[in-house]
Amino acid sequence: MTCDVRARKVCLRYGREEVLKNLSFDLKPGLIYGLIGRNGAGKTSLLSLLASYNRPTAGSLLIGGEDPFENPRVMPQVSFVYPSDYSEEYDSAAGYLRSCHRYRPFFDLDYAKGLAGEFRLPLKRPVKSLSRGQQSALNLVMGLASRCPVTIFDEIHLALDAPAREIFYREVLEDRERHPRIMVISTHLVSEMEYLFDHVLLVHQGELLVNEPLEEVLCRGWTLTGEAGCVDSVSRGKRVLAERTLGGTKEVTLWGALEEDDRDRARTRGLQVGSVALQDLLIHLTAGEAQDVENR
Ligand SMILES: Nc1ncnc2c1ncn2[C@@H]1O[C@H](COP(=O)(O)OP(=O)(O)OP(=O)(O)O)[C@@H](O)[C@H]1O
Repeated sequence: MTCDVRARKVCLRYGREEVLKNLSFDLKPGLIYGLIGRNGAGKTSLLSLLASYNRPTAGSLLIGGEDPFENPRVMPQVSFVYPSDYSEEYDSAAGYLRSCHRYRPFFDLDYAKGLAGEFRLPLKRPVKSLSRGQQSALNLVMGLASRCPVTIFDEIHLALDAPAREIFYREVLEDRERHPRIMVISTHLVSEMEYLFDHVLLVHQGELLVNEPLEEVLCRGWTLTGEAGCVDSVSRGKRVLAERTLGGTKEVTLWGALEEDDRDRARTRGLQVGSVALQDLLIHLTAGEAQDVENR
């Protein structure tokens, strides 16, 4: 089956709290999706729907054209790795990978062993006795080697040291080339991981604020710096995400297409046009009054 994902007006409620509100998006095979948002935004809740841990309370979510919930055809196509509690896992890391191989249809055990070597995982030791970072690396190995058409990593890299994260990033890109599939990576390490993403999904307070290719997101955020009056005149009517003033100089961060006309006007007024990193856009787009979840 072709495992594209189609979500339309998806909502999820936990009791009285609506944590996902009318989310619509598509996920296409071969692309890497960066799922970003602040703490409590709804990222894991969204991923739990893709992984069939939950079912939307409204709207429709289809994987390969089918409802994934408790669907034996779809569930093996999805791998969801997240920080797990291994305190009761007495099996060795090698044994654990062998069980993954037995139960997961696309699992590549040789690739898993090679990766485990790269992460310097002590495969003979019980999983419960591995360090937190080693357990994270084991999760990454499982996710990558699962070769599932929909592979989801939920903040799995958190306890990893920098060299191990580099291995993960390299493997995500290389293995996507070898085995094109949907990869969804939820992360707070936005600056570090931005270059991996083809497409960005930004969730804020249960809503999808951004659903665009990375290049387009980055083009929509720009800064204008220079004499305050000139900055105000060029930015008038545009959405200003942030501003700061130092003496007579002002910098504004804007959200919206940068037209050729804007560039000309900035140039003639001696203003500098700059780019904005994805992490800064996340900060600005999600700034504002914190809302009590009960009042969302
Ligand atoms: N099982 C649950 N029962 C009730 N509320 C829940 C449950 N799981 C999550 N929530 C609430 O749903 C909202 C979204 O949580 P979620 O874990 O999806 O956020 P997140 O974006 O993954 O956050 P973080 O970046 O902190 O991991 C939060 O307000 C959280 O308190």
